[in-house]
Amino acid sequence: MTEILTSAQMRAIEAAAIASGRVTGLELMERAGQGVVEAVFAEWPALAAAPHRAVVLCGPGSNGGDGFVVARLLKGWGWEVEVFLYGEPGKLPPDARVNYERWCGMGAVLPLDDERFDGWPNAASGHAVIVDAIFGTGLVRPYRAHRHLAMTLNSCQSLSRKGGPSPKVVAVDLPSGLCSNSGRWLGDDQPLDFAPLANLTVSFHAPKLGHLLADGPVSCGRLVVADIGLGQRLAPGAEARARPAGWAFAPAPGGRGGREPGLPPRQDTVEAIAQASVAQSVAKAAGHKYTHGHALILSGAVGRGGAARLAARGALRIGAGLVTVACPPSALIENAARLDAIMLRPLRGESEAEALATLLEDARINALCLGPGLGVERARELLPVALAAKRATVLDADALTALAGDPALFALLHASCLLTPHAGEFARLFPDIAAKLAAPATTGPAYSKVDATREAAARAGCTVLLKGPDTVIAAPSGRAALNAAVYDRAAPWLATAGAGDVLAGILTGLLARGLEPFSAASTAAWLHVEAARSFGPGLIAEDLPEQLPAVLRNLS
Ligand SMILES: NC(=O)C1=CN([C@@H]2O[C@H](COP(=O)(O)OP(=O)(O)OC[C@H]3O[C@@H](n4cnc5c(N)ncnc54)[C@H](O)[C@@H]3O)[C@@H](O)[C@H]2O)[C@@H](O)CC1
Ligand SMILES: Nc1ncnc2c1ncn2[C@@H]1O[C@H](COP(=O)(O)OP(=O)(O)O)[C@@H](O)[C@H]1O
Ligand SMILES: [K+]
Repeated sequence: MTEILTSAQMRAIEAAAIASGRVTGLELMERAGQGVVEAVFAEWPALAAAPHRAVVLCGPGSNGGDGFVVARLLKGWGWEVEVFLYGEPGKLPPDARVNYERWCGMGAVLPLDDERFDGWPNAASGHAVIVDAIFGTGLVRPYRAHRHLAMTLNSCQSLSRKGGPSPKVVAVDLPSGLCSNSGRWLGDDQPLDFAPLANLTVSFHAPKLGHLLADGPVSCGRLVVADIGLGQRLAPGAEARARPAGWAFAPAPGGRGGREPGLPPRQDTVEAIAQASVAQSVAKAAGHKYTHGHALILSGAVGRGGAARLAARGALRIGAGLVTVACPPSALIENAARLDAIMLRPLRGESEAEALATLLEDARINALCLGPGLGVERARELLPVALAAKRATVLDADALTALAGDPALFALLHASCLLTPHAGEFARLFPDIAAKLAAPATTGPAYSKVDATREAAARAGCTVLLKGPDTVIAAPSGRAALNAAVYDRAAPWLATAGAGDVLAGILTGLLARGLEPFSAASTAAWLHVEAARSFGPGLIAEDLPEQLPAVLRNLS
């Protein structure tokens, strides 16, 4: 399990390491600069083969200090380096100041002002690399030169896209202006139109939330996390293969395990979901089918049963001992024609709600799924019975819409529920929270998808999984996890109709097998993306459950 850090956590870890006497701030800055240069050479080996030209843009804080180190090291490789400073040398923090002065012994530092940017794409075209070391994790508000920088860097990139000279933009820690906690651009502008996008971002010690959330991935280009000797970020037992693909980690540092002093308590940490923990969750011990739980999926009316059947297939493939689809009597034949290993129960009686109550007298049914294809009206009718049964319960799609319009229903949610909204459903359920997340980010650290999901989980009193390429899972306790399908782990073909229904099914299957909601959500989100990646482009929702065995085989 990797922990993904906020800027405050990173500062606390750095401060604790320095206070312990293990390392100085200056050493950390030197390693950060070395990490950037090594990452550049690893990314573009031709740049290591012969000296080139670079521009290094330094800012007023330690990010700028890293930039001065990069400039010095590149100069040491024989490069021709131009250095600009956004800010006043006299106000640089001490370590950055030392590196500024070291650089001043080797070359000039020009002021980086707005005029300087005019006509820059041409001036920069002879450069192999532009290093963006203006702001990192310390950004607290939009900065004045942001738009100029964005236009400059992005026109360099469009030059390269047109086959012209291609300076590579390398962001130190973060593209300047990106909020390290939320992955959002600080400012009122339409963010990505005025974002200084990078080809490569080199961060330090551990990924920050902003690299993985929202606009982070598209802004960072590729992400490399360099080791600067602050200690191991992987929990004991999670070996190298637990590193999520797509995050290029530097070789593991010396001391393994343990929580560094200064690391905040669990409810402030965000975990990246890792293969090792998933493997543990899905391993099946000996037993008979009832040992592995009985999942009940409520299906829609005639012609609307596909979503529930997809969910049922997901639940079965992930190892629930038994899976039953309960449907209106009129939909029995349709479902019978499509289901074999999955059992079928018509909801016959005075009302479907009563029939469901009778069915739930069977205590072996230990997990429910309501929502996919259910219809909002039927969801409203069935939810009170389903929630009163206090089983582990996945609420998706139409069940979420039903909940959104009805505070009395919302009040019935209990700790064994799991809400799985996409962004639209989330906005219906938690309009005020969604509005906070949608408001322009004007101060850093900005309100993030993690903050929003945590707030929603606390209000609902149950686990919430907020979908997307950056799926966030939060429990009412504040515990949070992030399943990022970004960088080399991107699976855009997962955005296909019915994919969410399969996810709901996988979740229900894992709940039936006894996982508590947070673990079920973390495990299911990871498996869902792995199944999509394992299948590849062309994926349709039906393929997802069928791909699970291949994913599970690779875990063992
Ligand atoms: N924390 C750590 O362990 C390490 C940090 N390092 C570097 O240090 C960086 C963080 O350094 P800092 O905390 O100095 O932060 P930054 O270098 O990101 O800059 C923050 C400085 O700019 C000011 N500022 C913030 N927003 C501004 C705005 N809109 N306009 C003008 N000034 C603004 C702040 O008050 C602060 O003085 C990291 O991103 C990383 O590059 C590395 O040296 C490696 C170790
Ligand atoms: N670009 C993307 N990359 C990775 N996963 C995605 C992407 N877009 C959507 N997903 C995932 O696909 C699923 C879609 O679910 P949902 O929106 O409920 O669709 P549906 O209702 O059609 O099944 C979610 O699990 C979501 O996280
Ligand atoms: K930067």
